[in-house]
Amino acid sequence: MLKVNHISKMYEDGTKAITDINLHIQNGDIYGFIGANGAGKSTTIKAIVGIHHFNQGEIWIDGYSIKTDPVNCKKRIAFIPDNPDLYEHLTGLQYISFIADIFEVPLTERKQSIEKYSTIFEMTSKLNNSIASYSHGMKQRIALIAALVHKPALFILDEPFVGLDPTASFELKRLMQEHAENGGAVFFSTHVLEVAQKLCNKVAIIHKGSLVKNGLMEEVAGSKSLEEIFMEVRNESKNMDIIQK
Ligand SMILES: Nc1ncnc2c1ncn2[C@@H]1O[C@H](COP(=O)(O)OP(=O)(O)OP(=O)(O)O)[C@@H](O)[C@H]1O
Repeated sequence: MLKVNHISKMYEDGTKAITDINLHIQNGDIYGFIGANGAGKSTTIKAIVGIHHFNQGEIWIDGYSIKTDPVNCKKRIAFIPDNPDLYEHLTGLQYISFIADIFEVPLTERKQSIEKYSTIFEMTSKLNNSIASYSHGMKQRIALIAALVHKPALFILDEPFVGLDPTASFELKRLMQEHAENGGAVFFSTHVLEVAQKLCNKVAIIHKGSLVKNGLMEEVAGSKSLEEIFMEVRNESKNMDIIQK
């Protein structure tokens, strides 16, 4: 479903953010993407969803290239950024309808989706309030409902659990599992390693812009916790830095 082949990106100021990233997300996968602050998670995700260009490599979504066929790629994706930037002057419902219009979701279908997801995320009674009046978590819920309204095959989420209360987090995890069980795929970054270990069948660890571990959760973590693996990666890197100095 998603193939990331040897991508690298350097920002305009010369920062080499990611180097030679390879990922293969298949139907049924819940793929966790973990790494320290500044490791390159958001840069990779923004390249996948077509927000950032990248200097080398190629990204394929269902066989379409994000470089040459971004519209067909974006039709297949629900992207939830870490800090959704919504149109504050619209109501929640107007915003969701605007996104549904862009994705040409038929009226009956969108009505069903809006009802379903607004109920799940407890936003039904607030849909006609302006986005400016929402809390951070409510804005995230609206961004989720809007992203799910066009029934995309691939969910891509950057730090989805930050700011969500326990009920919304629980529902989101449930939706992710349901989506993967129904043949969709989920790729998400997180710092919540316990959640990643419980939820994901596959995991990639990025460190200083390069993938250092990648594969099935049981192979990457073995009998250890993901936190232990993460700390090992960090300590190995620190030791390498000391040796090189
Ligand atoms: N617009 C930008 N211009 C220049 N450098 C950038 C830009 N955005 C990110 N970077 C740099 O690219 C590297 C990777 O950043 P990125 O945001 O991808 O990390 P991250 O893993 O998502 O971090 P976090 O967990 O803190 O969100 C960092 O060194 C960061 O400073």
